[in-house]
Amino acid sequence: MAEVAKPIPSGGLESVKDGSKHVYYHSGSEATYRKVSDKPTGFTTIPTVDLTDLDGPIALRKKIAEEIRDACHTCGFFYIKNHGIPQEVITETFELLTRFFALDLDTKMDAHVQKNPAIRGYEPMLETRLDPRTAGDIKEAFTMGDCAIEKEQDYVGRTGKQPPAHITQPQNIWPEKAPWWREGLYKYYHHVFPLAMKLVRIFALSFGLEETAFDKDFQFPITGMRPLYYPPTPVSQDAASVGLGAHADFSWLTLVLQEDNVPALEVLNPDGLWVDAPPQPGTLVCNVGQYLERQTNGQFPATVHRVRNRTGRERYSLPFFLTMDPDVELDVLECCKKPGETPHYASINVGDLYVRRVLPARKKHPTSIKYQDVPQDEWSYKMLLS
Ligand SMILES: O=C(O)CCC(=O)C(=O)O
Ligand SMILES: [Fe+2]
Repeated sequence: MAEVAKPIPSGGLESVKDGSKHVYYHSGSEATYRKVSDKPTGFTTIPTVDLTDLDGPIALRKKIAEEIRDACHTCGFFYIKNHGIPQEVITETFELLTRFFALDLDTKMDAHVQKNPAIRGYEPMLETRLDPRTAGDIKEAFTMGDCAIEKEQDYVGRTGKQPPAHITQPQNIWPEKAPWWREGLYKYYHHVFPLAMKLVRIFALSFGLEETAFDKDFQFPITGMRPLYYPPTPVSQDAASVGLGAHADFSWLTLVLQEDNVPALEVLNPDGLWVDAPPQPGTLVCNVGQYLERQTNGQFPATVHRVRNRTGRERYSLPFFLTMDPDVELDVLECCKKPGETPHYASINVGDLYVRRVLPARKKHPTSIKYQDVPQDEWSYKMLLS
């Protein structure tokens, strides 16, 4: 069940701190370091979970839940196979991504992220810089996500009510000259979203709860889908150049579709060593995000990862980020606390925490500029909605 992966050197992105080697990464909005251990004991491979019985009898679903729990405990990452997304949809999706990123810059910039208050849209090369010691992330991206007024998301059908007034602003932005982009992305969205929601129920089972225990927190959840394009970065180039700097995901759960044959994703183990997470045909990669880490009192780590494309080939990937409803108050699960233990994380509003992570990473965005004089503890989710 384990996949072949070996710890690899940090590739020039480690720092010396207090006389020993540390790996740098971005977690929350602060720089964080992890000591590189000289006696490694952490995971060196990423496990695979078979979802064949995802819709099967409860006993088999509980078995999947156990495997996922083990993977989340030890690694925070796992591959899923037999996930049910048809291969032709995956093939078409990568054709779509290739066609979109090959468009001329003006067509893509029509949907520039700076034009959208919710910080969605197109990000050209080097727009983000997750690791400040690099020149910027060597990738292009496009973000779309939950939007109550886009017909494809069927707010009324899913929730049984009309959207409240505060979420009736457009939250996505689409390039005018490429209508096929929205259409194509929604095709994949309609497969990956239900899959992620089935996994929410499996996670409830993994905590020994009723499988519907989390349903109330995922009525119309925050979602993000983020097609990515990483050009090859020459191996000879500065070792510190990255496609995406080291980070932990700001989601509850992430599902990443990677194109076959272009390995570039690397996962940081507890010893400060990078473990390859290459594409495995027929799989998606799932990883724990910071909301799930909080909810489990840290028992499921939001494992740090980065992307370096040294293959000489172009790389496309498609993460799908699932978080809860923005109005949920998130607490540590009772079952993840030892008797008498104080939780490591305070109760927090899901949407407010989201803004506190998204805005500091985009200081030049008009929404950040608009609220720059408001103290962070007064930031709220509605700042993204106007
Ligand atoms: O491109 C990938 O494989 C991973 C992307 C990623 O980690 C992210 O967007 O958070
Ligand atoms: Fe990530």
